[in-house]
Amino acid sequence: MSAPEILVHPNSGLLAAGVAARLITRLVDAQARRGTASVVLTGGGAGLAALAAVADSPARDAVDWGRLDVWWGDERFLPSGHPERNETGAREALLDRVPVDPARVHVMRGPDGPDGDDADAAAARYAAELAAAAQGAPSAVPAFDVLMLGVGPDAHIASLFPGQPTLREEKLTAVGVHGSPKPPPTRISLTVPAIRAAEEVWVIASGSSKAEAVRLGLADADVMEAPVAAARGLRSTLYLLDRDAASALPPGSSPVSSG
Ligand SMILES: O=C1O[C@H](COP(=O)(O)O)[C@@H](O)[C@H](O)[C@H]1O
Repeated sequence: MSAPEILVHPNSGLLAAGVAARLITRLVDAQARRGTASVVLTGGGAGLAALAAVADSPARDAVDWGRLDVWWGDERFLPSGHPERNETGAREALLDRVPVDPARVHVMRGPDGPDGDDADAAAARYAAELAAAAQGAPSAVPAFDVLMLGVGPDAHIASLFPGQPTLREEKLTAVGVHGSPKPPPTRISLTVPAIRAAEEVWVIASGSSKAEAVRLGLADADVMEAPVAAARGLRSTLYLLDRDAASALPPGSSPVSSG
């Protein structure tokens, strides 16, 4: 697992622009090397702002959007088109504005999907889709080029919340989440092993309400108390922050500042 690197941007707008530029570059590099690329999206304010910044960037046309696989780290278990679904936010911010291949946009289905209101079955369906794309990889998930994560003030990532048993899941790659402390109570989430199978994991945080969660993640806190501490990529782990989110870094941190 990689040790986190910390990049601090002057404000939330420049954080979004910086993440967008980095994402475009990463996807273009992957496509140049392999012909294809994959990204795992997050919900939340900073993640969606970054997607909107990608859509607004003239450099977005450097990405071959038809050769990109899009996945999600978590989804709120709500019907398609619901404004609170992470999918809806990502479509509005980016996916409806670029020529993605609909067959390569891998959504976590909601209660209007084939499994009805059985979130565990919908999660199992997603795990099967991941396994099919993994082409025999032992992790049973594809080697995602970039996996983006927001973080909550309570230090949750994806839909893995402090104290919940889903954090201890070692075999499954996607799980149903029940009793989420943040609405809606039912969700689907990638698990820690699935997250940690990504080449690069990016924790994106903006605002002072996230500073303590960022501190815990970087201080290697107990994952049951601070799920963000589990966010590590195989090759690289980036904490992409604005100044407010970086206002309580642990002693000894070596942030790189832009702007
Ligand atoms: O519920 C969720 O929250 C987090 C963070 O959201 P934010 O608005 O506090 O930035 C997000 O990462 C996650 O994907 C989402 O489902």
